Amino acid sequence: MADKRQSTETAEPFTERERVPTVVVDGVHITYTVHGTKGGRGSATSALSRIVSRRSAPGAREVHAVKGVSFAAYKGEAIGLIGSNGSGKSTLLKAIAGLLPPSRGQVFTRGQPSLLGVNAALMSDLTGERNVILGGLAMGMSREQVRTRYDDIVEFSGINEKGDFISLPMRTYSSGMGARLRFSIAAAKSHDVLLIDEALSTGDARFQRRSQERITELRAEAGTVFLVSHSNKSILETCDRALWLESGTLRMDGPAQEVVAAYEEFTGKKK
Ligand SMILES: Nc1ncnc2c1ncn2[C@@H]1O[C@H](COP(=O)(O)OP(=O)(O)OP(=O)(O)O)[C@@H](O)[C@H]1O
Repeated sequence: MADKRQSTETAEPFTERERVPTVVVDGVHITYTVHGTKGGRGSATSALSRIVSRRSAPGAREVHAVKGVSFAAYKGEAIGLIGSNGSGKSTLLKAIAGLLPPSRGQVFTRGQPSLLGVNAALMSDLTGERNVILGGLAMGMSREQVRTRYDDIVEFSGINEKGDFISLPMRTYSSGMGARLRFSIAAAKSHDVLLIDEALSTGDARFQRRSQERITELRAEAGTVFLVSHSNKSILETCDRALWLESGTLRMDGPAQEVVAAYEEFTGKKK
């Protein structure tokens, strides 16, 4: 005979969120090698002989940006990455996106992660219109999908609110307008894993509110969202979990409210 607890579970089998891991970061270290930290660049022949003999360049210095970070992220989570300047947040995000190979450890992802940075590569000489199409295709949308979502993307970005800017080259946009268009292109698609670097800190208050709403929708569409931000308010409004990095190590991982509170105590001021 089934006990009470079991029968409750079978009556509502789908109410509890399935814990499907989307990103597993396992003991990841990331080291940058910075060349030319001493003297000039040296001659071409000396560089060639270094390559042949596999010696490193004189003055090459290592920057150990991420030091042994491990965590697992699950479907439906929105995770904030917080920490002081240079603590390794952007580096970790790039590693999850597959853009930087870990020097040690491994990153596993389910599906294709998309990194949405304020520096995402759009072509400044092309019009906003062409960039929407190319950006959509680059994210893996079909031509048909780009065509059907084009108007929504432009409307979401608000680029055309003060005139027909979408038919002008992107180099004529303000940095906020460019960031809004990048966010709108990336947010037009549901992502398995969406990585956002400071995107919410650009754009005006109205656009920030709209992008937060879109992130909430993307979460509902069952992806996982990572958000790097220096705005603790954005983290609290958008994320349910936070990772606090300091000097490349993971100092705390837990509910966003608790982690942000500890970080605020550490920094000694509210942001
Ligand atoms: N391309 C690079 N080459 C060499 N060192 C780098 C490079 N990018 C970042 N670093 C170094 O790696 C460390 C972590 O940088 P990262 O940009 O990941 O920090 P962050 O937490 O995102 O900082 P911020 O909050 O200032 O954006 C820093 O010491 C930085 O100097």
